[in-house]
Amino acid sequence: MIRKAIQVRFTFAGHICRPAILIASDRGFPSDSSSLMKKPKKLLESLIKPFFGSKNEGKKEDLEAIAAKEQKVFRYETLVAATRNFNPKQKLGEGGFGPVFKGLLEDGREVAVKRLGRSSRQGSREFQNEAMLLSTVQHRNVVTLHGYCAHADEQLLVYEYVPNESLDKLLFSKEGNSKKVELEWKLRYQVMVGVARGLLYLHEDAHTTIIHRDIKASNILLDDRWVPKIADFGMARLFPEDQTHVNTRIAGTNSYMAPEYAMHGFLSTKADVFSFGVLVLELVSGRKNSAFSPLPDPDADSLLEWAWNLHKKGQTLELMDPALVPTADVEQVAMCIQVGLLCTQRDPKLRPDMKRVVMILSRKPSILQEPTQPGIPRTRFLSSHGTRGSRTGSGSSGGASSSTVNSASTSAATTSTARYHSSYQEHRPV
Ligand SMILES: Nc1ncnc2c1ncn2[C@@H]1O[C@H](COP(=O)(O)OP(=O)(O)OP(=O)(O)O)[C@@H](O)[C@H]1O
Repeated sequence: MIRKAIQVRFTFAGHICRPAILIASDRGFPSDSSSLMKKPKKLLESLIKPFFGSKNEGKKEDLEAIAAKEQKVFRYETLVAATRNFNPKQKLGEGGFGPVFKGLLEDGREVAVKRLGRSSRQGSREFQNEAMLLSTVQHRNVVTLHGYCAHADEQLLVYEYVPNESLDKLLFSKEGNSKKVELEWKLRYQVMVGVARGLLYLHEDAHTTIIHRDIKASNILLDDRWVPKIADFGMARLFPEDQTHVNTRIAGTNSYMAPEYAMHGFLSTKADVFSFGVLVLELVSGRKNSAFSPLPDPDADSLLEWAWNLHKKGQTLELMDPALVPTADVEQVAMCIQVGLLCTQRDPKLRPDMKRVVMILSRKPSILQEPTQPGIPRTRFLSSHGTRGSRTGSGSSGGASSSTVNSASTSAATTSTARYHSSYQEHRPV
């Protein structure tokens, strides 16, 4: 029998608590409703007891205690010991949110500890709620968030450690690098399918819709069997939109960003679909979708434009990374290019959702609909130091003219989000 986990949520003292998971039949409730009612009633009583039961009358167990029971809360000392006092030698790298350290827990688990910047204005309670919610996200293609720690003004996230490098380091490494050669076609295809499944889970199957907002090669980690894991999935939820820190990140030139998001702040799951499409084209071509990566086509400013130009000429296979020639299944490659172009269409309504993408990728190459023009955001940017950059394009295609996304325009974006919402009713804005 197919079984499905159903979360039972309790609202307690204004917080969503998730003390238990019920298992129920996927095909509806059993016909014997009396047995159905008896058991859950007992179960419900035992769950509610800690809050309202006679023994605990008046004693209010708070969120930390519940979370600690679920073993999602890490003591600061535990993380200090695991990372040898955040020893620089343990540092795996540093992202926009702060440094990441490799750690070893007493039980032998290897973890990656992300130390979030101290500038956060987000309340600790809010952070804990979010972190607890996110630590219930579980999928083979999403990095597991084991838990979190809030200590003084520090906020730390504890992830499963993913031993292989991030995809960008393999995919965009210098020619002749043996690791790049290892990324043969089957593997790249496996990465695409895995990322698509992970995204579908975040969009549709997690307890709440999670829009990643930052799908890119450096946020795809590979495990020891090259299974792709989407990382950083919780950042969008953990930092409020008006956070300066996040704005700095949004402001950076992001060649993965859907034009409607980059220009107007309109965010929907289709923004992730767009980024996924860029990632697919990068996997096929072994090239970055960046204005700074030289392309064989002088008329193209970006990988997206090059792919579109080739598509118009019926020559999309020219996009394929020469390193793939010995291993590629050309029919599959052509299909993936088409998927990449469909996902990056300028109009978010025309982009397929991740369910459709997974379906397309899981079956034999077949005839797909014709993609329309891709959306190419011409984004000026603010660097992390707040200086204005100048990545502007000629604006020949894509239909998106230059825009600056900074804290001011982010609040303007909130207004335009409402406008966009009315014209793109089928999307789920956050
Ligand atoms: N769970 C993990 N397991 C192993 N390494 C990790 C893990 N999470 C992050 N890293 C490594 O830590 C480094 C920093 O990661 P982080 O996600 O903070 O930033 P980023 O993705 O490189 O950049 P940005 O913050 O701009 O997205 C990266 O080199 C990444 O490979």
